[in-house]
Amino acid sequence: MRKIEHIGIAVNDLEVSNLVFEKLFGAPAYKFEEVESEGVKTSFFKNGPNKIELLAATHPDSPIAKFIAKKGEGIHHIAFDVEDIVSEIERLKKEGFVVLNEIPKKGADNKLVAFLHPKSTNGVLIELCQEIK
Ligand SMILES: C[C@@H](C(=O)O)C(=O)SCCNC(=O)CCNC(=O)[C@H](O)C(C)(C)COP(=O)(O)OP(=O)(O)OC[C@H]1O[C@@H](n2cnc3c(N)ncnc32)[C@H](O)[C@@H]1OP(=O)(O)O
Ligand SMILES: [Co+2]
Repeated sequence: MRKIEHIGIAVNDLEVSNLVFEKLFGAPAYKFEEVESEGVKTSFFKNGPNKIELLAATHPDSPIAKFIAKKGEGIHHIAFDVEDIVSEIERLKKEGFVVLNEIPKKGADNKLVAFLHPKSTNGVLIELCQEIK
């Protein structure tokens, strides 16, 4: 695992939160993307070298809808940049982490992604991200 790739924040209404984060960073989102397989609409903000992903649910079964129903809006996951997601999944499985999808799937922003169950990571949902070259 290299650096933090992004921090994901679950929001109720993407348009409303886009305005909040636009004010916070003094610049609008640079990218919008719907990821149908995850049931999310996303927007991305840059803050210096860091990246924030806002996520809103597109249907009631979306992980974001479930998260907000239980915990309310807030930080949903931390994503780490990895060089080789397949070998990183293997390594983390051997270390006893619960990998939610052993086959990497297509995420937003041209990435292959995999998630670790928060029950195996002290309550923090971790996303692994490998850039698709
Ligand atoms: C597009 C993309 C990208 O960046 O490219 C994305 O980020 S997509 C981001 C959206 N996609 C994902 O999140 C995909 C991976 N997530 C999942 O598969 C799911 O959301 C799970 C993490 C397995 C949770 O699902 P669900 O709540 O149905 O399962 P579960 O019954 O096993 O949940 C067990 C416990 O996990 C807690 N829990 C749920 N979501 C959590 C989260 N984000 N952070 C910390 N804890 C969390 C629940 O409150 C519950 O705690 P208690 O038992 O203590 O009550
Ligand atoms: Co993410």
